[in-house]
Amino acid sequence: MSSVFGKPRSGSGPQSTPLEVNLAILGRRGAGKSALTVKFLTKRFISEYDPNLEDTYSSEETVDHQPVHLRVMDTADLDTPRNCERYLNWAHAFLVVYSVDSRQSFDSSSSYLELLALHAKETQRSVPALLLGNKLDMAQYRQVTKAEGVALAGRFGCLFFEVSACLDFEHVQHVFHEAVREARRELEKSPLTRPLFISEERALPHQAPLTARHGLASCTFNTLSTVSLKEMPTVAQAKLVTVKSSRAQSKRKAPTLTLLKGFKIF
Ligand SMILES: Nc1nc2c(ncn2[C@@H]2O[C@H](COP(=O)(O)OP(=O)(O)OP(=O)(O)O)[C@@H](O)[C@H]2O)c(=O)[nH]1
Repeated sequence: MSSVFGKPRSGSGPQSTPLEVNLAILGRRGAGKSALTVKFLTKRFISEYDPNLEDTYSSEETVDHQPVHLRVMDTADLDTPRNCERYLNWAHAFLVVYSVDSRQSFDSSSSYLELLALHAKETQRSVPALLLGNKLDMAQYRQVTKAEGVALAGRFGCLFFEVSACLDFEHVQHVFHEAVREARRELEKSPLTRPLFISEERALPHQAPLTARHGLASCTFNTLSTVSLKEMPTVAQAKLVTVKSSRAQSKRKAPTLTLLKGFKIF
């Protein structure tokens, strides 16, 4: 007998299939979604990204001594949620990110949490969310207090952390692993629930328009019972790319430089 995620389970040896967890990172432009994703995947802080790039990365993790195949979708929604179904019906957990030095990003994170709550109500499918106040290193320019973050998270029943993509890796890793734990708890409750892909978009009589009141006017979603469903297509394999670059070599004195597709490393 071996232990799977803290629970004794028979018949699962070292070759047991890793748990698959899809994690979507949501938040206003500039909140630090890409920086946190890159920090988690590479232990490095990279200061510039293509803001319009949205991609999904995969990483083999060990959480509580158990293997997890983690996919991370670093979303790029611009200023308000758009075409949300691509992540609403895919993710097992969400990281909703704001920046502690931006009131606007905090307000957006509230809209995202409302969106998730509405979706959970519509679909009767509870997906955990964690609220992250990023850029803790910029605390001297705070526009959002920690108490406000705690209160917002409390309103939506989610975990709350303040982090920084440019400070210690362990803290960022801890937050991502907490998201895996939350997802795992939900999956254990309803193991048959799998992320679904909505193959067809059409107007439905009871389609839930997310109103401008919530700042979500551009985002609608369909209830799962009324559209034809397919399994989510396989996400592209790991996007970690190893490149040889003479400039990188001379700058970093390393034979190779590992970087994430789409991210710029200077
Ligand atoms: N000081 C500080 N800067 C950060 C931190 N995280 C991100 N940044 C900076 O904030 C800016 C925006 O970060 P991104 O990671 O691109 O933010 P994003 O949420 O992915 O934004 P989009 O790509 O536009 O959707 C960049 O200049 C980052 O270098 C942090 O923890 N501390």
